[in-house]
Amino acid sequence: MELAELRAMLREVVVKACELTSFLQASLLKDEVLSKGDFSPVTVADFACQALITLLLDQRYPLPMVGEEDAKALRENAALAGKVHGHVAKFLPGVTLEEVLDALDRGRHEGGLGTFWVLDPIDGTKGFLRKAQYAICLCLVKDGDILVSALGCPNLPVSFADPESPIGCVFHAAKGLGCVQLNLHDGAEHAVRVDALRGADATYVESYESAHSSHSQHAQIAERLKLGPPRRMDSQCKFGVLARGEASLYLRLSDRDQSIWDIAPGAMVVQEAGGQVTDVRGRPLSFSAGRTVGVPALFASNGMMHEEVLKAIAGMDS
Ligand SMILES: Nc1ncnc2c1ncn2[C@@H]1O[C@H](COP(=O)(O)O)[C@@H](O)[C@H]1OP(=O)(O)O
Ligand SMILES: [Mg+2]
Ligand SMILES: [Mg+2]
Ligand SMILES: [Mg+2]
Repeated sequence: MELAELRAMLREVVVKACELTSFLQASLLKDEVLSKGDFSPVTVADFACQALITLLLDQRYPLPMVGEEDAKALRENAALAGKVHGHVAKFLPGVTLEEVLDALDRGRHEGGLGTFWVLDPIDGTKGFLRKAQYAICLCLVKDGDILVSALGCPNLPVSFADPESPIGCVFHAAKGLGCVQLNLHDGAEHAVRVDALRGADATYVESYESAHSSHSQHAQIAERLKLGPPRRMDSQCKFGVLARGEASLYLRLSDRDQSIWDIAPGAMVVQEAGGQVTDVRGRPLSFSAGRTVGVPALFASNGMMHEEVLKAIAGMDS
Protein backbone atom coordinates (compact mmCIF):
# COMPACT_ATOMS: atom_id res chain seq x y z
CA MET A 1 0.00 0.00 0.00
CA GLU A 2 1.16 3.54 -0.78
CA LEU A 3 1.64 5.91 2.18
CA ALA A 4 -1.36 8.05 1.15
CA GLU A 5 -3.56 4.95 1.02
CA LEU A 6 -2.31 3.72 4.39
CA ARG A 7 -3.05 7.10 5.88
CA ALA A 8 -6.62 7.09 4.52
CA MET A 9 -7.09 3.62 6.00
CA LEU A 10 -5.80 4.76 9.40
CA ARG A 11 -8.13 7.75 9.32
CA GLU A 12 -11.11 5.50 8.62
CA VAL A 13 -10.20 3.08 11.43
CA VAL A 14 -9.64 5.86 13.97
CA VAL A 15 -12.91 7.62 13.05
CA LYS A 16 -14.77 4.35 13.82
CA ALA A 17 -12.87 4.03 17.11
CA CYS A 18 -13.85 7.63 18.05
CA GLU A 19 -17.49 6.66 17.56
CA LEU A 20 -17.05 3.70 19.89
CA THR A 21 -15.24 5.58 22.67
CA SER A 22 -17.59 8.60 22.52
CA PHE A 23 -20.54 6.27 23.06
CA LEU A 24 -18.76 4.44 25.90
CA GLN A 25 -17.61 7.64 27.62
CA ALA A 26 -21.20 8.80 27.88
CA SER A 27 -22.48 5.46 29.23
CA LEU A 28 -19.58 4.20 31.37
CA LEU A 29 -20.50 2.51 34.69
CA LYS A 30 -18.39 2.28 37.87
CA ASP A 31 -17.89 -1.49 37.54
CA GLU A 32 -16.49 -0.98 34.03
CA VAL A 33 -13.29 0.59 35.43
CA LEU A 34 -10.38 -1.51 36.77
CA SER A 35 -7.09 -0.52 38.38
CA LYS A 36 -3.86 -1.85 36.87
CA GLY A 37 -0.71 -2.97 38.72
CA ASP A 38 0.66 0.60 38.63
CA PHE A 39 -2.71 1.91 39.98
CA SER A 40 -3.55 3.55 36.67
CA PRO A 41 -7.14 3.03 35.50
CA VAL A 42 -8.29 0.93 32.54
CA THR A 43 -11.89 0.71 31.35
CA VAL A 44 -14.18 -1.36 29.17
CA ALA A 45 -13.56 1.33 26.53
CA ASP A 46 -9.75 0.86 26.49
CA PHE A 47 -10.19 -2.90 25.86
CA ALA A 48 -13.01 -2.55 23.32
CA CYS A 49 -11.16 0.14 21.38
CA GLN A 50 -7.90 -1.83 21.19
CA ALA A 51 -9.74 -5.01 20.10
CA LEU A 52 -11.79 -3.14 17.47
CA ILE A 53 -8.76 -1.38 15.96
CA THR A 54 -6.68 -4.59 15.92
CA LEU A 55 -9.48 -6.53 14.18
CA LEU A 56 -10.10 -3.74 11.62
CA LEU A 57 -6.37 -3.58 10.84
CA ASP A 58 -6.26 -7.40 10.53
CA GLN A 59 -8.81 -7.14 7.69
CA ARG A 60 -6.87 -4.42 5.88
CA TYR A 61 -3.16 -4.52 6.74
CA PRO A 62 -2.23 -7.20 9.28
CA LEU A 63 1.02 -6.59 11.18
CA PRO A 64 2.29 -7.32 14.72
CA MET A 65 0.84 -4.95 17.32
CA VAL A 66 2.56 -3.09 20.16
CA GLY A 67 -0.53 -2.17 22.16
CA GLU A 68 -0.97 -0.88 25.68
CA GLU A 69 -3.60 -3.42 26.73
CA ASP A 70 -3.95 -7.22 26.66
CA ALA A 71 -6.71 -9.67 27.60
CA LYS A 72 -5.34 -10.90 30.96
CA ALA A 73 -7.81 -8.99 33.17
CA LEU A 74 -10.72 -9.94 30.88
CA ARG A 75 -9.86 -13.64 30.99
CA GLU A 76 -10.34 -13.35 34.79
CA ASN A 77 -13.58 -11.34 34.56
CA ALA A 78 -16.20 -12.98 32.36
CA ALA A 79 -18.77 -10.21 32.91
CA LEU A 80 -16.43 -7.48 31.69
CA ALA A 81 -15.18 -9.68 28.84
CA GLY A 82 -18.80 -10.14 27.73
CA LYS A 83 -19.36 -6.38 27.71
CA VAL A 84 -16.20 -5.74 25.68
CA HIS A 85 -17.26 -8.44 23.21
CA GLY A 86 -20.72 -6.87 22.90
CA HIS A 87 -19.31 -3.42 22.11
CA VAL A 88 -16.88 -4.74 19.48
CA ALA A 89 -19.63 -6.88 17.91
CA LYS A 90 -21.70 -3.74 17.23
CA PHE A 91 -19.01 -2.75 14.72
CA LEU A 92 -18.04 -6.27 13.64
CA PRO A 93 -21.17 -8.45 13.69
CA GLY A 94 -20.36 -12.14 14.11
CA VAL A 95 -17.02 -11.63 15.87
CA THR A 96 -16.58 -14.20 18.67
CA LEU A 97 -15.45 -13.57 22.27
CA GLU A 98 -12.32 -15.66 21.66
CA GLU A 99 -11.44 -13.57 18.57
CA VAL A 100 -11.75 -10.39 20.66
CA LEU A 101 -9.55 -11.75 23.47
CA ASP A 102 -7.02 -13.14 21.01
CA ALA A 103 -6.83 -9.76 19.22
CA LEU A 104 -6.10 -8.06 22.55
CA ASP A 105 -3.40 -10.56 23.47
CA ARG A 106 -1.66 -9.96 20.17
CA GLY A 107 -0.95 -6.43 21.45
CA ARG A 108 1.99 -7.87 23.40
CA HIS A 109 4.51 -7.63 20.55
CA GLU A 110 7.93 -6.59 21.82
CA GLY A 111 8.64 -3.95 19.14
CA GLY A 112 12.30 -3.29 18.26
CA LEU A 113 13.40 -3.50 14.62
CA GLY A 114 10.89 -4.51 11.92
CA THR A 115 7.45 -3.25 10.99
CA PHE A 116 4.53 -3.11 13.43
CA TRP A 117 1.53 -1.10 14.58
CA VAL A 118 1.73 0.96 17.78
CA LEU A 119 -1.55 1.62 19.56
CA ASP A 120 -2.75 3.41 22.67
CA PRO A 121 -6.51 2.76 22.46
CA ILE A 122 -7.28 5.43 25.05
CA ASP A 123 -4.42 7.71 25.95
CA GLY A 124 -5.30 9.79 28.99
CA THR A 125 -7.68 7.30 30.60
CA LYS A 126 -7.87 9.64 33.61
CA GLY A 127 -9.08 12.42 31.30
CA PHE A 128 -11.56 9.99 29.72
CA LEU A 129 -12.97 9.27 33.20
CA ARG A 130 -13.22 13.00 34.00
CA LYS A 131 -15.09 13.50 30.70
CA ALA A 132 -12.16 15.68 29.63
CA GLN A 133 -9.53 15.13 26.90
CA TYR A 134 -8.26 11.75 25.73
CA ALA A 135 -6.85 10.46 22.44
CA ILE A 136 -6.89 7.31 20.33
CA CYS A 137 -3.30 7.01 19.11
CA LEU A 138 -2.18 4.72 16.28
CA CYS A 139 0.91 4.66 14.08
CA LEU A 140 2.96 2.37 11.87
CA VAL A 141 6.64 1.99 12.78
CA LYS A 142 9.29 0.55 10.46
CA ASP A 143 12.80 0.03 11.87
CA GLY A 144 12.31 2.83 14.40
CA ASP A 145 10.81 5.32 11.94
CA ILE A 146 7.15 6.30 11.87
CA LEU A 147 5.53 6.07 8.43
CA VAL A 148 1.90 7.01 9.13
CA SER A 149 0.01 8.14 12.21
CA ALA A 150 -3.48 9.11 13.35
CA LEU A 151 -4.59 10.78 16.61
CA GLY A 152 -8.31 10.69 17.33
CA CYS A 153 -9.33 13.46 19.75
CA PRO A 154 -13.11 13.11 20.19
CA ASN A 155 -13.47 15.86 22.81
CA LEU A 156 -11.00 18.39 21.44
CA PRO A 157 -12.56 21.65 20.20
CA VAL A 158 -12.01 22.04 16.48
CA SER A 159 -10.49 25.45 17.26
CA PHE A 160 -9.78 27.11 20.61
CA ALA A 161 -10.21 30.50 18.92
CA ASP A 162 -13.96 29.87 18.58
CA PRO A 163 -15.80 29.78 21.95
CA GLU A 164 -18.70 27.99 20.20
CA SER A 165 -16.39 25.48 18.53
CA PRO A 166 -17.78 22.00 17.83
CA ILE A 167 -15.69 19.21 19.34
CA GLY A 168 -13.96 16.21 17.82
CA CYS A 169 -11.02 15.99 15.42
CA VAL A 170 -8.57 13.48 14.02
CA PHE A 171 -5.02 14.51 13.13
CA HIS A 172 -3.40 12.28 10.53
CA ALA A 173 0.07 12.37 9.04
CA ALA A 174 2.24 10.43 6.62
CA LYS A 175 6.01 10.68 6.25
CA GLY A 176 6.83 13.59 3.95
CA LEU A 177 3.16 14.30 3.22
CA GLY A 178 2.34 16.69 6.09
CA CYS A 179 -0.33 16.70 8.75
CA VAL A 180 -4.07 17.14 8.29
CA GLN A 181 -6.90 17.86 10.75
CA LEU A 182 -10.24 16.18 10.06
CA ASN A 183 -13.23 17.70 11.89
CA LEU A 184 -15.59 14.97 13.02
CA HIS A 185 -18.81 17.06 13.04
CA ASP A 186 -18.75 17.86 9.30
CA GLY A 187 -15.97 15.77 7.76
CA ALA A 188 -14.01 18.87 6.61
CA GLU A 189 -10.21 18.52 6.40
CA HIS A 190 -7.40 21.06 6.31
CA ALA A 191 -3.61 20.90 6.47
CA VAL A 192 -2.15 22.12 9.76
CA ARG A 193 1.19 23.68 10.59
CA VAL A 194 3.01 24.70 13.77
CA ASP A 195 3.21 28.41 14.66
CA ALA A 196 6.39 30.49 14.29
CA LEU A 197 6.39 32.12 17.72
CA ARG A 198 9.12 32.36 20.35
CA GLY A 199 9.87 34.21 23.57
CA ALA A 200 7.03 35.99 25.33
CA ASP A 201 4.59 35.41 22.46
CA ALA A 202 4.90 31.63 22.77
CA THR A 203 2.65 29.45 24.93
CA TYR A 204 3.05 25.91 26.23
CA VAL A 205 0.99 22.84 27.08
CA GLU A 206 1.58 20.21 29.76
CA SER A 207 -0.20 17.25 31.40
CA TYR A 208 -3.28 17.94 33.46
CA GLU A 209 -2.05 15.33 35.98
CA SER A 210 0.91 16.68 37.99
CA ALA A 211 2.08 13.10 38.71
CA HIS A 212 2.82 12.49 35.01
CA SER A 213 5.44 15.20 34.51
CA SER A 214 7.13 17.91 36.57
CA HIS A 215 4.99 21.04 36.49
CA SER A 216 7.57 22.79 38.68
CA GLN A 217 10.44 22.12 36.25
CA HIS A 218 8.21 23.25 33.39
CA ALA A 219 7.51 26.48 35.29
CA GLN A 220 11.25 27.10 35.67
CA ILE A 221 11.73 26.77 31.91
CA ALA A 222 8.70 28.97 31.25
CA GLU A 223 10.08 31.64 33.56
CA ARG A 224 13.45 31.68 31.79
CA LEU A 225 11.74 31.96 28.41
CA LYS A 226 9.10 34.40 29.72
CA LEU A 227 6.26 32.17 28.49
CA GLY A 228 2.68 32.73 29.61
CA PRO A 229 0.80 30.25 31.85
CA PRO A 230 0.36 26.72 30.47
CA ARG A 231 -2.75 25.13 29.05
CA ARG A 232 -3.15 21.83 30.93
CA MET A 233 -4.68 18.93 29.12
CA ASP A 234 -4.72 15.12 29.27
CA SER A 235 -3.30 12.87 26.57
CA GLN A 236 -1.56 13.21 23.21
CA CYS A 237 -4.17 15.83 22.25
CA LYS A 238 -1.33 18.16 23.36
CA PHE A 239 0.69 17.13 20.29
CA GLY A 240 -2.33 17.93 18.09
CA VAL A 241 -2.73 21.37 19.66
CA LEU A 242 0.95 22.09 19.03
CA ALA A 243 0.71 20.75 15.45
CA ARG A 244 -2.09 23.18 14.60
CA GLY A 245 -0.28 26.19 16.07
CA GLU A 246 -2.40 26.69 19.19
CA ALA A 247 0.66 26.18 21.42
CA SER A 248 4.35 26.56 20.63
CA LEU A 249 5.78 24.04 23.07
CA TYR A 250 4.79 20.80 24.84
CA LEU A 251 6.93 20.02 27.89
CA ARG A 252 7.04 16.47 29.31
CA LEU A 253 9.84 16.33 31.88
CA SER A 254 9.30 13.08 33.73
CA ASP A 255 11.47 10.51 35.47
CA ARG A 256 9.60 7.49 34.11
CA ASP A 257 10.63 5.87 30.82
CA GLN A 258 7.90 6.57 28.26
CA SER A 259 5.99 3.81 26.48
CA ILE A 260 6.21 4.11 22.70
CA TRP A 261 2.40 4.23 22.35
CA ASP A 262 2.38 7.35 24.56
CA ILE A 263 4.77 9.31 22.32
CA ALA A 264 5.24 7.93 18.78
CA PRO A 265 1.81 8.73 17.24
CA GLY A 266 1.77 12.29 18.60
CA ALA A 267 5.42 12.97 17.79
CA MET A 268 4.78 12.08 14.12
CA VAL A 269 1.85 14.49 13.91
CA VAL A 270 4.02 17.35 15.23
CA GLN A 271 6.98 16.53 12.98
CA GLU A 272 4.82 16.43 9.86
CA ALA A 273 3.31 19.79 10.88
CA GLY A 274 6.84 21.27 10.83
CA GLY A 275 7.73 20.88 14.52
CA GLN A 276 10.51 19.07 16.37
CA VAL A 277 10.48 16.39 19.10
CA THR A 278 13.62 15.41 21.03
CA ASP A 279 14.87 14.35 24.43
CA VAL A 280 16.09 17.09 26.79
CA ARG A 281 19.58 16.97 25.23
CA GLY A 282 18.24 17.58 21.73
CA ARG A 283 18.60 13.99 20.51
CA PRO A 284 15.88 12.74 18.17
CA LEU A 285 13.73 9.87 19.46
CA SER A 286 13.91 6.40 17.97
CA PHE A 287 11.18 3.82 18.36
CA SER A 288 13.28 0.70 17.77
CA ALA A 289 14.34 0.00 21.38
CA GLY A 290 11.30 -2.09 22.34
CA ARG A 291 8.04 -1.21 24.07
CA THR A 292 9.54 1.88 25.71
CA VAL A 293 11.41 4.81 24.16
CA GLY A 294 14.30 4.62 26.64
CA VAL A 295 13.80 8.33 27.37
CA PRO A 296 11.95 9.73 30.42
CA ALA A 297 12.06 13.48 29.70
CA LEU A 298 11.28 15.02 26.33
CA PHE A 299 9.64 17.98 24.67
CA ALA A 300 8.07 18.97 21.39
CA SER A 301 8.24 22.45 19.92
CA ASN A 302 7.39 24.46 16.83
CA GLY A 303 11.10 24.08 15.89
CA MET A 304 11.62 27.86 16.02
CA MET A 305 12.11 27.82 19.79
CA HIS A 306 13.77 24.38 20.17
CA GLU A 307 17.32 25.68 20.75
CA GLU A 308 16.29 28.21 23.39
CA VAL A 309 14.33 25.51 25.26
CA LEU A 310 17.38 23.21 25.20
CA LYS A 311 19.49 26.05 26.65
CA ALA A 312 16.90 26.76 29.36
CA ILE A 313 16.81 23.07 30.32
CA ALA A 314 20.61 22.85 30.43
CA GLY A 315 20.72 25.87 32.76
CA MET A 316 18.00 24.63 35.12
CA ASP A 317 18.50 23.74 38.82
CA SER A 318 18.28 19.98 39.05
N1 LIG B 1 2.68 8.01 36.66
C1 LIG B 1 2.71 8.25 35.36
N2 LIG B 1 3.79 8.85 34.79
C2 LIG B 1 3.81 9.11 33.47
N3 LIG B 1 2.79 8.78 32.65
C3 LIG B 1 1.72 8.17 33.16
C4 LIG B 1 1.61 7.87 34.52
N4 LIG B 1 0.41 7.26 34.74
C5 LIG B 1 -0.19 7.18 33.53
N5 LIG B 1 0.59 7.72 32.59
C6 LIG B 1 0.33 7.85 31.19
O1 LIG B 1 0.38 9.27 30.98
C7 LIG B 1 -0.38 9.61 29.85
C8 LIG B 1 -1.41 10.61 30.12
O2 LIG B 1 -1.05 11.62 29.36
P1 LIG B 1 -0.84 13.04 30.00
O3 LIG B 1 -0.04 12.92 31.23
O4 LIG B 1 -0.09 13.72 28.92
O5 LIG B 1 -2.23 13.49 30.20
C9 LIG B 1 -0.99 8.41 29.42
O6 LIG B 1 -0.21 7.86 28.42
C10 LIG B 1 -1.03 7.55 30.64
O7 LIG B 1 -1.33 6.34 30.18
P2 LIG B 1 -2.83 5.95 29.68
O8 LIG B 1 -2.73 5.73 28.20
O9 LIG B 1 -3.03 4.72 30.46
O10 LIG B 1 -3.78 7.04 30.03
MG1 LIG C 1 -3.23 3.14 30.68
MG1 LIG D 1 -1.15 6.47 27.19
MG1 LIG E 1 -4.02 4.15 27.28
